Amino acid sequence: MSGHGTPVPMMSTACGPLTGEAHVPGDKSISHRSLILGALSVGETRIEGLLEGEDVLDTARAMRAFGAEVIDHGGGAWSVFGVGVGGFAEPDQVIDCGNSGTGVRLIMGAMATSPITATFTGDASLNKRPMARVTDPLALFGAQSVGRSGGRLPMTVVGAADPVPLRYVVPVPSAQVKSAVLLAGLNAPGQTVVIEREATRDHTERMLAGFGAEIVTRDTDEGREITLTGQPELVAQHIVVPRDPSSAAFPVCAALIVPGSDVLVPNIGLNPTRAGLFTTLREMGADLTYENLREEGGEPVADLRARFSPDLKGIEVPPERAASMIDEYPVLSVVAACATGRTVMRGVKELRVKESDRIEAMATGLRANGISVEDGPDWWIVTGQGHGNIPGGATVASHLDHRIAMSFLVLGMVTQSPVTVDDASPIATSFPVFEPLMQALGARIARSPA
Ligand SMILES: O=C(O)C1=C[C@@H](OP(=O)(O)O)[C@@H](O)[C@H](O)C1
Ligand SMILES: C=C(OP(=O)(O)O)C(=O)O
Repeated sequence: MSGHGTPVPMMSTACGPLTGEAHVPGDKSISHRSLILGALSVGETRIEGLLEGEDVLDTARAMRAFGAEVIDHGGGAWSVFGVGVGGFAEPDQVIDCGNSGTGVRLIMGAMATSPITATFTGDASLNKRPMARVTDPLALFGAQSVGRSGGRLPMTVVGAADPVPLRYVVPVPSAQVKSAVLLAGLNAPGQTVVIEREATRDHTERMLAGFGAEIVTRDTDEGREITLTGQPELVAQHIVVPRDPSSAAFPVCAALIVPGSDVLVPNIGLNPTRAGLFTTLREMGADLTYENLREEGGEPVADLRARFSPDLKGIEVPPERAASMIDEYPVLSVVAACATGRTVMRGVKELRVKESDRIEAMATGLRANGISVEDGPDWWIVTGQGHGNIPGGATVASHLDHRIAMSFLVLGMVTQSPVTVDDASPIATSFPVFEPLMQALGARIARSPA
């Protein structure tokens, strides 16, 4: 929901070895899509393992506002009784997507080709983020929108009464933009074609196929071309949400840098469009293994085992890998700080338009804790200090960004003096059990007086 309560300062103090199993919650991207596609299908979609973080709960509320029946059975089990493609009702209230870029952008796409009007808002972070990247292609379908200057929320979208399909080359590497166009294409007649120059997470495509849409992906000279045939009848599904690799990143990276650690993170989805961090860590010399590698629901899944890795080396992260690890750069920069040599991260301009400007937020906080960082518009370089050499001791700002908060709490596990995050409450958007889960492994994180 829009606006956060009282800030929750949190302190992380150097700890002994992290050990045990870390059962991280369900995948956030897949959780949003399960609710939205469930709402656009006919029949009862049963979802198990839904991430019950604030971002996803806001999407659940939004789907109710558009007319779907959404039932929480408890323990991550949910049902969605959908209204079918083109069946969204006009909400009689403002849709508050809280902190969630994925939520607002996908929902805008899903309603933009129906003859209804909806107004969207979010928290102070979301209301600063660019929406024109979504409303521009939605306008080509015939939808109109008016928001604050710079294409910011709050924003009203008037759906197209007579949508036309399109062929659209996504100008930025963004799964949210691609997904918004595909979801809008669902209620347009004929074929909607989306081309992405860089492959981004493909959960929307996989799930649309699973719900019975006709969708074909092929590689072309222009990039990945996705063709969706409009106005299908989507059929309700039973979805088991895999656990989130972006959340797994935190216990994995913590285990790699805290001496003596050995942590198992079971059942992590390793879809290649999401697993770039783990490849990068292994290239840096991380003792990170995939155990029990298997296929589940058409996706590779493994139990990740991460052990303390004393000889981490800085590397140049290939820019073409950026999309597959875009949310993991903040915590990678913490591992980079503990390595020897420089870790060079290029082609990451998108980091500047997330919940915060993540390059700026991390660079400022890392410098305050004694780590050297250089940065430019679409790159940054962290110079590793080696194990045990990071002073720490600073209080950093999380800027309403869950990944910034969690990354600095991981940093504090290895610094000479504790690291404090001014507000850890945003962690509840994606990883509500972060604090008890990390404490159970042995981390010393605690709410601290403001
Ligand atoms: O489609 C999705 O579920 C997401 C796409 C990415 O955003 P962009 O599409 O802005 O790159 C990612 O950063 C976000 O956490 C989730
Ligand atoms: C960028 C993120 O999410 P969103 O864009 O959905 O707010 C994230 O979870 O790191």
